[in-house]
Amino acid sequence: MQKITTAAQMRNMDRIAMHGVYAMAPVVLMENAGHAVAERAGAWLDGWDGKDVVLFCGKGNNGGDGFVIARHILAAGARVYVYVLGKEEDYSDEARQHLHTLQQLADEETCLLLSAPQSDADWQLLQKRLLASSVVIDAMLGTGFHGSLRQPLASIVAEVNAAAAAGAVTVIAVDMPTGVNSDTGAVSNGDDDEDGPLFADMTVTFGALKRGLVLYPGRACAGHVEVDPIGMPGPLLMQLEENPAYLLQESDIAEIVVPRSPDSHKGTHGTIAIVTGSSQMAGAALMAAHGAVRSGAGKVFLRVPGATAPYCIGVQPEIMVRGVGTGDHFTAADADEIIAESKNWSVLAMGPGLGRDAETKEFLLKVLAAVTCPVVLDADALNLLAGEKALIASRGSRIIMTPHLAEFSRISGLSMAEIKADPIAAARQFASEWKVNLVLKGAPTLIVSAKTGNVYVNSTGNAGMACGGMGDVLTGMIAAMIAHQGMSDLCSAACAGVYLHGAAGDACRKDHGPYGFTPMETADVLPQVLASLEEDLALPILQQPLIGGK
Ligand SMILES: NC(=O)C1=CN([C@@H]2O[C@H](COP(=O)(O)OP(=O)(O)OC[C@H]3O[C@@H](n4cnc5c(N)ncnc54)[C@H](OP(=O)(O)O)[C@@H]3O)[C@@H](O)[C@H]2O)[C@@H](O)CC1
Ligand SMILES: Nc1ncnc2c1ncn2[C@@H]1O[C@H](COP(=O)(O)OP(=O)(O)O)[C@@H](O)[C@H]1O
Ligand SMILES: [K+]
Repeated sequence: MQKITTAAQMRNMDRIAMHGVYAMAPVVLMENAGHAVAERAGAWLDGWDGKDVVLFCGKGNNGGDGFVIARHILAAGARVYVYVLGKEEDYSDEARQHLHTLQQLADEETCLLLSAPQSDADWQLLQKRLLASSVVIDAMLGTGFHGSLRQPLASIVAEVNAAAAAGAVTVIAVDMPTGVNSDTGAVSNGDDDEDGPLFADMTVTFGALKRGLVLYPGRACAGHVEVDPIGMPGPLLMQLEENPAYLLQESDIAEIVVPRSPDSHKGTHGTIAIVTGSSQMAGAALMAAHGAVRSGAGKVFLRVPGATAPYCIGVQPEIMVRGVGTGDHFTAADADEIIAESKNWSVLAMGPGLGRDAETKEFLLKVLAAVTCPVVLDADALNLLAGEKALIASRGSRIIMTPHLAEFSRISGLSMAEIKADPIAAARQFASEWKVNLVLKGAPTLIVSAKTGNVYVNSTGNAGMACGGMGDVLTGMIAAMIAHQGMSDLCSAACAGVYLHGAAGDACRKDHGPYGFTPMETADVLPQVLASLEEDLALPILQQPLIGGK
């Protein structure tokens, strides 16, 4: 599982590597970091031989990494212009040491050491060099960036972005793209348009992923990301610091989604009840049920208010639909029937299209106080339950809540700005206070475990999924993951549902184009997504034929 760190956690790791029992020399860590970029970017670019490279080295240790990179790519056959943006005396000892080594290699032919541009002529020369080069390496700022870019960095970044937009250069970022906050993903955004962040094609980051590389808008600046351990001791990289966060990847999901047994039957794969809908929004109920069907649920029951039932019955034959009561929304009088039936259900999902009638809130409170199976709560169920922390917390972590940002803002009482400033902390805090497993939907979606407080950041999905009904499908999928995968750990089910939902959206994007595909189509590709998960990981999800096989 790929760990995601903050700058402070990274600095702590650094400190232990250098000053704790491992006693690694700082100059060695910097050497390893620079070498890792030269190697990984070289492999990605098909080698350095014959390439003209412009390398910008900032005044901190990110710049020190740049001096090491220059030496390695020179040795690999590149010609390099190195802009040294700091003063020699201000560099850290290790950075200065690497600068001294590079100074011995400097010449007019292959390795030019230059200072920050000042005159108009300097800037024109810089522009010319950028357009004549094939690669730019950004070693200006890494985890030390804060605020908005100051000069001359702001103008250099603008020139690099312009050269990249003109198709002239490939841009490689060292540790972080310059102008991206490594803890929040916030980007430099000063008074001027030109104060924006650098957009890289590739980022090689050290030790572990940084939050700013997985959270937007920073994520959009990073391009292809590779993590290099830079020789940090293994136990240090694996060690769990406080408040850990992880990136969810395919291999993590393969450990959760288990192969189906050849002699399984529909009873093995759970009874999923979707209790939701209202006359205005029958479609939401149907989409949630369809998400469950396409995820491999054994049986899917849909219970809707009586007046909504005619719009749902017979629409999809595999969904068993029944109306409850006679109204167009649920009321407390409908609760007993649901509670009685729930004894036979593996999981209950409520919320999509439920409506926000005060009577429906009474229904919800009554049902939640009585049912014993795990519950997935989405959409209007969340809106209705804002303020009901005590009831939810009393359910012993047997609930998954799946709000999008606006719903999360409503239920948590946090403003959008507060959530966006630190979504990981906001999500973790909420899950801890409400004692729930939380799926905070968005780009990217975050999942928080009620038991451990661990945060998982999803890596799949795309903007084509920003359309009504996409979250309804996810509700059904997560419910199905709990039931048909028999996942007693609700957080694992939520992770599997979220990852596969995004992967299905990515498959749709490939098949249909960047947007315009529907939630139902997204659900429909789930079997193929599971098949490719199985192929990529050689998992025996598909059964071997007993006879007639090759
Ligand atoms: N972690 C590891 O394992 C290893 C880490 N290593 C490397 O160290 C890097 C971290 O180094 P770092 O701490 O020196 O910070 P860095 O990013 O160079 O920037 C600091 C400088 O930027 C300046 N500055 C800040 N904001 C600014 C702005 N808006 N506009 C303009 N300037 C601004 C700030 O100036 P100040 O604001 O303080 O005046 C300060 O001078 C890390 O990313 C990695 O590459 C490897 O070498 C070894 C192993
Ligand atoms: N830009 C995006 N990138 C990745 N996933 C996205 C993006 N926009 C939306 N999604 C996903 O689509 C789903 C939308 O859910 P939601 O807003 O609840 O829709 P609805 O309420 O209409 O069903 C979420 O799972 C969300 O993560
Ligand atoms: K950088």
